[in-house]
Amino acid sequence: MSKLFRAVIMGPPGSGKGTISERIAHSFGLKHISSGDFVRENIAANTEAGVLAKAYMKKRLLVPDHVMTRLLLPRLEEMTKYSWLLDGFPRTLAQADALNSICDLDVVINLNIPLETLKERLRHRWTHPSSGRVYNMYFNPPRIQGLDDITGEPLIQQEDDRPEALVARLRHYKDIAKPVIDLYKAKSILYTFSDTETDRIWPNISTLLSTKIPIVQSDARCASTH
Ligand SMILES: Nc1nc2c(ncn2[C@@H]2O[C@H](COP(=O)(O)OP(=O)(O)O)[C@@H](O)[C@H]2O)c(=O)[nH]1
Ligand SMILES: Nc1ccn([C@@H]2O[C@H](COP(=O)(O)OP(=O)(O)O)[C@@H](O)[C@H]2O)c(=O)n1
Repeated sequence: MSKLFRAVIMGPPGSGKGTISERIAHSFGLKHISSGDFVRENIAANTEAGVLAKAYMKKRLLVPDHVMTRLLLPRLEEMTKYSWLLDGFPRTLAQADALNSICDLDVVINLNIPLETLKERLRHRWTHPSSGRVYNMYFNPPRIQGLDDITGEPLIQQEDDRPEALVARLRHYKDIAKPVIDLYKAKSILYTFSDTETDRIWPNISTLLSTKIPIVQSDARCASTH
């Protein structure tokens, strides 16, 4: 049986988690689970947890831990046969503890990007709401301005990415991420990458994963639902 790999990518909004996750999924064949996209899908589908999450997102608050874990853990438990990369979860220590109770992580990628860079990127981030695809008007612009490359549907600027919401969001991220980062550092699975450019970070992440993925030993380290 092939070896399974469990990775988390963390970093503040705008740090490039989605962009780098796509490259990792493409190059290493991991399933990419974006917690933000998953929350948005649940909101769109009006699931019980989606309805709860919506109220918080509307107020620009983080979705509470019990709602996030209720959403994400069953999703992960469906994925016991796959290697995966989890993006945007855990965000808090309680979420990290919940994740720890169902699986052992192999690698945590931590993106450490200067505040000014984050602000600049998010000001120019445009999203295709139904797929979660993101563009940046300078870094990776859509082929036709304002329209998604694949579907041709309109792009939007997410409420959260507007400059007024940003600084508080970024500050809040730092406070709650610190104990999560410390936890993974103590477990010796944390790899931090600091730069202003994704294209300079990517070769280092790619090298790290090429050394890690082949040597994972176990078959299925996440608890199974059956
Ligand atoms: N200028 C620039 N923009 C980038 C770079 N890497 C990612 N982006 C853009 O920055 C925004 C945030 O990236 P994203 O992957 O959505 O970050 P996330 O919020 O951590 O998932 C998006 O619009 C990306 O297209 C980079 O190296 N330079
Ligand atoms: N672990 C998580 C992940 C997402 N979320 C919510 O989902 C939103 C979108 O998540 P995201 O990962 O796409 O966006 P960023 O905040 O990273 O840009 C967040 O701003 C939070 O409101 C959360 O509360 N807790």
